[in-house]
Amino acid sequence: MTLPTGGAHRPTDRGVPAQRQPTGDPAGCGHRCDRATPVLQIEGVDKQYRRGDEQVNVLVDFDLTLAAGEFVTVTGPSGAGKSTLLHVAGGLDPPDTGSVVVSGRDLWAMRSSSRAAFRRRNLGFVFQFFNLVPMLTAVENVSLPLVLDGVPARSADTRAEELLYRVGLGDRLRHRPAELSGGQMQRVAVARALAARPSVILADEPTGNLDSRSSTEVLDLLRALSHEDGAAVVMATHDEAAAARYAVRRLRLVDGSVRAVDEAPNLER
Ligand SMILES: Nc1ncnc2c1ncn2[C@@H]1O[C@H](COP(=O)(O)OP(=O)(O)OP(=O)(O)O)[C@@H](O)[C@H]1O
Repeated sequence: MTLPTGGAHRPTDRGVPAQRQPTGDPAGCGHRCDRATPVLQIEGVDKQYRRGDEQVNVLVDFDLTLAAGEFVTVTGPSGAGKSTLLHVAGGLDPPDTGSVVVSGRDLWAMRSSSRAAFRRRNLGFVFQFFNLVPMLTAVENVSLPLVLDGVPARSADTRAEELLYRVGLGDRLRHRPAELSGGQMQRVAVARALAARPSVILADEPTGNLDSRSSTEVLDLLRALSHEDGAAVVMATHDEAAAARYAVRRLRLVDGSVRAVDEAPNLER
């Protein structure tokens, strides 16, 4: 796929982690996918919530291993636990038992301050409602995780601009979220998720608030950019057609357990 650049000038980035090298494709699941190199290992995770007197078992003995470069979708009925899974995997909500290992580090064995820093460097998030900071420009929104991580402002801005060109928003660098369409806001969010070159991107209904054209644009970009930067993606979605189109592996979650796994590597991807 040829990525839109939004203009002839594409800045280079300095002062941010170097781009990951291709890891080969022994499993035929994408040109940067290497199943011998797990980037996310979820093992034996249980997660319960209390609702009044009732105990809701959301995740039950849940396991998932994700390789570098894989694009996995999680579908399932409302309330099946898709968001909960992403929150536990992303270090946002603790499991009751089990472990979540990202790039070799056990997320839930870390102190919370270490986990927050680790998350900024190793995990990217894309949410249904974009979660951009309203008073910041597109560049500032994308560079924010880098600046919070101590990257010098100029390097962070250069990386943010490079990403915004790659998602086709080179002419919207100084626009604030309210001056962008939904699809453009989600492209900013995709750029932000990739800013620190994370090993894993967690996307929770990233197209749930977009029309079909914008959905396709955003998912094409998410797939292409994550492949280019060597990141694996877990995407929760209600959109079965998108899951069929983009996933290397499709998980269907029912009552907290994976009920079906469809592995259909598309060699074009
Ligand atoms: N903070 C919470 N406190 C109590 N119960 C919760 C909490 N978060 C989620 N739940 C419950 O856990 C279950 C799974 O919710 P979750 O949001 O993970 O499902 P989902 O598959 O993402 O649903 P949807 O497709 O509607 O977004 C639901 O029954 C929900 O009510």
